[in-house]
Amino acid sequence: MNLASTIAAHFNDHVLATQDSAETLSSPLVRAIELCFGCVTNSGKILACGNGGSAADAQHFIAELVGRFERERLPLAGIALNTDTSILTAVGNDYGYAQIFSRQISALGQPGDVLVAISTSGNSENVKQAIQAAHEREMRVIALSGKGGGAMNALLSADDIHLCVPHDRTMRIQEIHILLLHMLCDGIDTLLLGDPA
Ligand SMILES: O=C(CO)[C@@H](O)[C@H](O)[C@H](O)[C@H](O)COP(=O)(O)O
Ligand SMILES: [Zn+2]
Repeated sequence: MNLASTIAAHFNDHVLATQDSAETLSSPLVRAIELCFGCVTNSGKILACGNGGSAADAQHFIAELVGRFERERLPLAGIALNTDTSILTAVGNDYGYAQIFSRQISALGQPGDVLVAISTSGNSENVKQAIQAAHEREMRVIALSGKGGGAMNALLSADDIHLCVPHDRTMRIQEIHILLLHMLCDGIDTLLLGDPA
């Protein structure tokens, strides 16, 4: 066992994953920032969902919209769909785990709202059904995935934005996802407030 070499390999792989993501995801990330900015400045709201670590990412992102990111600004409208344990247990129990997000989107989603759908595999059934429910509500989708995008590829429309991290390892994909979400917050703030001083 050599912990030092394992740690060195993690740092190195993280840097490579970041470099590869910068090449493939910078352009779609600009479009995602513009989509979110247009949404929240036209009375829309951003809904976000994911499982496990991606649930944490979804609520982390939404907290920075409703609260603030780095600079003082007005609160922005967003809801994390993985946070209300009464809804999650009721819908999970009565309708099934696959519907825990889609049911909330059917209840809350309006045309012009945006869904941020997070799944490292692109294959989580509840996230897939969330994308379908968002389309039924005339919402556009920003999908964060990895591992080639999985089943999400077939579900996303030409109007959606797919940020698929070019990596196969869940932990690495999640590390890039939180970087992307922070850059989304930073980009929205830049469009709202101008470049930072
Ligand atoms: O955070 C981790 C692994 O780093 C786990 O909790 C992970 O998020 C869970 O296994 C999820 O259920 C994976 O779902 P997905 O990313 O494939 O949609
Ligand atoms: Zn994790």
